[in-house]
Amino acid sequence: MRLMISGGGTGGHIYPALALIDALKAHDPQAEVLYVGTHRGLESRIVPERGIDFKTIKIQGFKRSLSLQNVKTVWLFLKSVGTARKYIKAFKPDVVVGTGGYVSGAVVFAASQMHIPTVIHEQNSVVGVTNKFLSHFVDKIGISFESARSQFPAKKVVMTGNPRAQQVANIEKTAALKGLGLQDDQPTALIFGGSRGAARINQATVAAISELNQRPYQTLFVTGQVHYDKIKNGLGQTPLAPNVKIVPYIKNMPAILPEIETILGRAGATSIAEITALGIPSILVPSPYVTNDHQTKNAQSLVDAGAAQLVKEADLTAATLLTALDSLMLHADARQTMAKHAKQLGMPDAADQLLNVLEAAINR
Ligand SMILES: CC(=O)N[C@H]1[C@@H](OP(=O)(O)OP(=O)(O)OC[C@H]2O[C@@H](n3ccc(=O)[nH]c3=O)[C@H](O)[C@@H]2O)O[C@H](CO)[C@@H](O)[C@@H]1O
Repeated sequence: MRLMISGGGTGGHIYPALALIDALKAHDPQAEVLYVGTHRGLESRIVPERGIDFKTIKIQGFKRSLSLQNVKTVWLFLKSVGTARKYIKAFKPDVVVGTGGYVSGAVVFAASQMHIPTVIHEQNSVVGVTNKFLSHFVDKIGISFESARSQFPAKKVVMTGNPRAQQVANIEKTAALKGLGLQDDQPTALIFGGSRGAARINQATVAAISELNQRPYQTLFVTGQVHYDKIKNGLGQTPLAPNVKIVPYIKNMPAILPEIETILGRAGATSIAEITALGIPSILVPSPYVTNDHQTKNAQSLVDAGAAQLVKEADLTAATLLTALDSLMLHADARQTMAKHAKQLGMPDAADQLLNVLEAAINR
């Protein structure tokens, strides 16, 4: 298969694309893949590092209010559709897949206009702007939450789950925590605010550090690349005990996750797919800054199933963070129950399901 794939901006759109590529290569080692992203998004760092062919397009998002910037946005969109057409002509894909973010809008739209089979994947319970637009043009749509179905043309939709779930579900423990300077036989909590870090979660964690230093469990605190220096400087003279580790970013999250007992983090859709695929107890702090408050809806679907706790960002302080973490990290039985409920929601064959959808689009 010749797969052209595009998804950009944040990890939540990029990692599902990479997981789909992994699954495709496992089934078809001869498969050829071209990834199209922007030069500014996280993808420009992550994708080439994996040895995947990567090309870029210049694009920007729409402002919600009327503005001159929007004229520039439309102009850039039309120009980027032109660039995408050139890439498509040269690469000759059998199928073009979009996993969200503005860049995938231009690439998948161009492919549909050229009558190439097209598929989009939606990770969220509330459909993103780009996928909503593309849904009118594509052949098939893979979704990860049932609640997304009614927001798309019904005939095109297939419940696949999020391909990243399959990638994390199939990794053996490798003592990866040891590689980060932690013990591999201690219960460990992972704190991170999505792929880019979250200021409020970082603040609360910093304020809780001296308590975390004394807990009978380990804490791995991932700040997000752009926040790291500020946090390190802010901590000043506060000592870090050996059971607390602070890092800017985790490159190989699938290796770390099987060694984690509890996650405290955002409720991004791809994080949730990982949490449920592995059955990891979690405390979710939905970002209030996303479209239609979709992270709260993502999180609520787990809470309703007894698979997670929800703490509103406005209520997150050092004290509430510690109470929530302790309620799971100091109580193995509570963790076990939550883990069981989380795993029941998991879709560990999601990448294969999405590959079937690609085949169906090719054979339309
Ligand atoms: C602020 C924002 O717009 N957030 C959106 C974005 O979140 P965001 O990009 O944060 O996406 P998710 O939480 O869904 O996924 C984050 C991904 O990054 C990985 N990771 C994270 C930290 C790290 O150090 N290393 C690492 O590999 C996680 O394992 C996961 O695979 O896309 C999601 C999926 O469309 C949406 O649901 C979120 O609402």
